Amino acid sequence: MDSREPDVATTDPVRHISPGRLPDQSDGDPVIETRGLRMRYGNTDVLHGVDLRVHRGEVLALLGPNGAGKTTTIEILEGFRGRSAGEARVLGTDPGHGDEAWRARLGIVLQSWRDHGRWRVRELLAHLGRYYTPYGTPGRPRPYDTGELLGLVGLTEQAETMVARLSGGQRRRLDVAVGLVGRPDLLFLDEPTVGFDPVARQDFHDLVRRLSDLEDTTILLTTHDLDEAERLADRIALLAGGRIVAEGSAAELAARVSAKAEVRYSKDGEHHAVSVEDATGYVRELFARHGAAIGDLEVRRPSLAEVYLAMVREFESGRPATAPGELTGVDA
Ligand SMILES: Nc1ncnc2c1ncn2[C@@H]1O[C@H](COP(=O)(O)OP(=O)(O)OP(=O)(O)O)[C@@H](O)[C@H]1O
Repeated sequence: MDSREPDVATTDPVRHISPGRLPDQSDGDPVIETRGLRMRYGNTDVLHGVDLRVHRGEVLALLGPNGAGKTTTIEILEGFRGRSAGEARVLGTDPGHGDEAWRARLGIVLQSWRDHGRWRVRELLAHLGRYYTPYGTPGRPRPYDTGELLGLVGLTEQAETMVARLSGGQRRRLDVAVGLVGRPDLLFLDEPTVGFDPVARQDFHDLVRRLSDLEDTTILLTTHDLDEAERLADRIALLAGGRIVAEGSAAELAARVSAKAEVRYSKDGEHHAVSVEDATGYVRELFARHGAAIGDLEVRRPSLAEVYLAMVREFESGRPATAPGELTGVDA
């Protein structure tokens, strides 16, 4: 028996997990689970104990400042990098010991790659796809049909183009196609939309939502584009100082930083802004008192960018975050 296996009481329907040990996967278990994940490069500790859980079909955005250890975490989970300590399970397997069948269930979009320049787009995807054929199942045929995949990533018109002749954004779409070709159960996207124009970015966001909603693909993505994280992620985890310092939906994180919303309006030609906890009640009262005299109404909650900055500052200063940009109330 693997020395990493957990202690499980076989007669007990409730699985007992000893601290720092993770169970094998069964339905409903997280697709990714880490406990106390640590990474040291030389004398420098980069990850100090990362605890992470990602469930099937979920999109998790891993955010954090440059050098926080996002890529390191992803590389450990992909099985590309050995961890210094801690436990990790990815699709029920320790990523340090994943075999070919396990690897075939992962899709990986790296920050960049620079080979395959002489291949034509369709030819490259068909070639890479053949590696996945033995790992298809009736419920999840592998690989993707090349034509369908080209359509999904918006490269149909470039199907016969040599990779070296693609534009930067088209190349990034091809990176995504390479990550998807094996119809992965779990997709890692490391800063996937760098270099995308706004239309490509929107198409990509639609694709990620479709993969998650229709194909039940679990997606772990890193990005510095907070708007992207807010749109795509079911859950956001903030990595700072080698640990996950905050986790939740964008709304939950916003509420943690500030329970207040900002209400802006004009009355008698004057502009007002007030920070309130119950925006709906405040607006109701405002109209009850002033009716048609109220104009230009806007209710604004902190954006993820504001929340992120407040949380990173909180972490750096060691003090709790206060409401970002909180305004002094202006009474109606
Ligand atoms: N192979 C390596 N050897 C030594 N140090 C490394 C190695 N790879 C990464 N590091 C260091 O580990 C830290 C975390 O790097 P990592 O690339 O994981 O951060 P990141 O959060 O992905 O950053 P970014 O947002 O800039 O992509 C950095 O300080 C980096 O210099």
